Amino acid sequence: MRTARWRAALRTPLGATAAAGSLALLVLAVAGPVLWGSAAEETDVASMNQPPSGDHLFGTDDLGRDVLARVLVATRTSLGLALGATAIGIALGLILGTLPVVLGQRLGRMVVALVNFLVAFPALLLALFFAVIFGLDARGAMLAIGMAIAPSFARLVQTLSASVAGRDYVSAARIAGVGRFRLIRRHVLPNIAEPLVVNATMGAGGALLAFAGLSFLGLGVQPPTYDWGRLLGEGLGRIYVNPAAALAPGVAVVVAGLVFALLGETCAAVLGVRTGRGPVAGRARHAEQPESGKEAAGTGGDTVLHVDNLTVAFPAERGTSRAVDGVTLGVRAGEAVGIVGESGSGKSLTALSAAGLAPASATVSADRLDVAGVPVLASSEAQLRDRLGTSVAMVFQDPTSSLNPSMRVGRQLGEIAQTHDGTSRAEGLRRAVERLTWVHIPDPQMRAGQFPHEFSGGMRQRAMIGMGLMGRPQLMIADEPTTALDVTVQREILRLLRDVQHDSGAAILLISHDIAVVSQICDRVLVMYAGRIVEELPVDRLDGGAVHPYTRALLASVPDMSTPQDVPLATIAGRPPEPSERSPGCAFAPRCAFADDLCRSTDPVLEVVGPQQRAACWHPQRAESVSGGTAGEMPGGTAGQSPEQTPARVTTGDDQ
Ligand SMILES: Nc1ncnc2c1ncn2[C@@H]1O[C@H](COP(=O)(O)OP(=O)(O)OP(=O)(O)O)[C@@H](O)[C@H]1O
Repeated sequence: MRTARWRAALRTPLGATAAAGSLALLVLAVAGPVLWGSAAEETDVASMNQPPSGDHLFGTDDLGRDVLARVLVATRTSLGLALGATAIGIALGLILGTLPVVLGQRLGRMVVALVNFLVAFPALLLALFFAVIFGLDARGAMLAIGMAIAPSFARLVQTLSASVAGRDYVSAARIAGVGRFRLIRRHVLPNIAEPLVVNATMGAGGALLAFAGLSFLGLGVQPPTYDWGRLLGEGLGRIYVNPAAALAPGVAVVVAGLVFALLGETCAAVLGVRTGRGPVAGRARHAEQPESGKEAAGTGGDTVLHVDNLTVAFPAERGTSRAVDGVTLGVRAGEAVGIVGESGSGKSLTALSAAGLAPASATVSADRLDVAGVPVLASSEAQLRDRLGTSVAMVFQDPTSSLNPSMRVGRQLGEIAQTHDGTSRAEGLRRAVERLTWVHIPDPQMRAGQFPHEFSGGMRQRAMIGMGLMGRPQLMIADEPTTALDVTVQREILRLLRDVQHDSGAAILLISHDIAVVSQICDRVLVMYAGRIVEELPVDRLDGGAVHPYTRALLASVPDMSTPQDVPLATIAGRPPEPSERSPGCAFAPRCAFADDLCRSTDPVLEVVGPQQRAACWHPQRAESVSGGTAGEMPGGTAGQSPEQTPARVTTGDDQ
C-alpha cells in the first residue's frame, strides 16, 4: 500500500522532479570524480581565467582548470559533507529530544530549557561558533553544522514526543512495564518518524547551504580539497573577469538545495497521506502471564483496589484546585464496580491515579492507595512497572488511539510476554494469538499480523482486552470502553468484559458517564460529582433505591422502552463546577431542587443510608417519599423529589 503511494507520488510533477534530481545528484556524486577528476585538476597556464568557450563551458580558473569539471567533481564532497552534518544534527537532536522522556521530570526540564536556549541562537551563528571550536577544516565544519542544526531538530522531537507520550498506547505500554528506552524506541519514535524524516530531508538542503557558506568564508573545506562553497568564493574573486566561474557553483548549490526541498515535499505528501488515512488503534493493558487467571483473582487478598481519601490536585491561579477530593473506595477480587458521573467529575483521574498514571502536573495524595497489594504512592516508577504490569490491565476509551499504530497487533500483545516473562518473540506471538482467540477475534493468526488500522473499532477494543489478558490481571480498569463504539458493538464489548470477569476472575472498574452501561455489568455503582463520591449503592438498588438527587437525576435522564416519545428527555440543568470554582457546601446544591441553606453552607459527608449504600446528601430522597411515577423521576421531568419538599421542579432540558 505504501509502495503504491510512492509510485503515485512519483508520477506527479513534483515527485518526478524530486526523483530525477536526486538520481542526477547521486550519479554525479558517484561518477563525477571518476569522469571529470583529471580535467578538474589539469592546469593550463596558457588559458587562465578564460571566459566561457567551446572548450570550457563555464570558463577556467586562475590556474586554467575547467570550472565546470570542478563543479561537477565537487558534488561528492559537497553532498557528502552536507549529509554528514545532517546525520550528526539528527543524531544529536534525537538524543536531546528524547532525553526528557528518559530522564524524568526535573532533569528533563533542564534539557528542555537548554534546547530552548540554543534554539534562540541563529543556526549560522552557532555554526560559526562551533566551527572556530572544532577547527577550520571540513571535519570541523561538519561537526559545527551538525551541532548547529541539532537544537531545532531536538525541539521538533520534543514537541512530537510530548504529543505522542500522552497517547493511550504509551500509557498502556508504561503500565505494561515497558522500560523507558524501549518505550522510546518502539512506541514513541516509530510514531513520530514521518515528520522527522520530512524535516531531516529538508534540513539536508539547509546544511548544504550552511556548508557552502562556511567554505565561502574560508572556514570549511580547505585547499587542495574543494566544494561548491569554496569554488563560489574563488569565482567571486574573479567575477568581473569571468562571472560564469561564480555562477556555476552558485547554481549547483541552489539546484541541489531545491532537490532536497522537493524530496522533502514528496516525502511529506506520501507520508502525510498515510498518516491521514486514519485509523490506528487503541487500548491498553497490562499484566503478564497466560493462563486462566482464576487463581490470580484469588490471590492478593480480598481487596484488589483500596483507595482511602484520594486527592488529586492541579496548580491553579491561586494555589491548587482539587479535581478529585477525598475519594474513598474499594474493589474486591472478582467484583465489578462502576464509576459514573458527568464529564469532569473526576472519574478518569481516580482510575488513572490508581494505576499510577496520573498526569505529571497532578499532585496525588491519599491515606492509602493500594492496587493488587502494591502501594502506588510509595512505589517508584520502575517498581510500578514491574509489579502493576503483571496485575492491572487498562482499556481506554478511544480504540483508535490506544494501540501503537506502527506495530502489528500480535507484536504489541507479544511484547508484554517478552517484557514480563522473558519469553521469546515467537512464544510471545503464540500467546498473543491465543488471547486474540479468547476475545473472539476471527482468524486470530492472520489478525495478529495486521496493523491496528486494519481492525474495526470493536475489534481494536477486543484486542485491547486481549492485551489485558496477556498477563494475569487482578484488576481491569475500563475507562469509557464503549463510548466510541456503536450501540451493537457496545453491547458485545460489555458482554466480553463480563465474560472476562467471570472466566479470569479479574475485578473490573468500569468508568462511564452512562449509568445504563454501568448497570449492565457491574455489581456496585459509585456516583461521582465534582471530584467526590456522592452515592454508592448496589446495582440492583438503582431501580428505586437511589437516594441522592444527582443519582436520581442521572437515572431519570436514561430513556427506556416506556419513555414517551412526545415528552422531552429529562436533563440536569446547569453544569458541574470546575475544580477551581467550587464553593463551600454541597457542590450539587446550585442544581438541586431540594437544596437549602444547610446544603449551601456545609458539605455533607458520605454516610450509610441503607444496606451497602452510602450517600452524601442532607436530604436523601427515599423511594417511598416520592410520589407520582418511578423512583428515578422528578416532577417536571427530573430526578426524585418528594411532594413535601417542593419547589416542584429542579431540572429539565426545557428549563434551561
Ligand atoms: N492534566 C490536567 N490538568 C489540569 N486539570 C485537569 C487535568 N486533567 C483533568 N483535570 C481536571 O480534572 C477534572 C476531572 O477530570 P477527569 O478526566 O477525571 O474527569 P472525568 O469525570 O473522567 O470526565 P471525562 O469523562 O470528560 O473524562 C477536569 O474537569 C479538569 O478540570
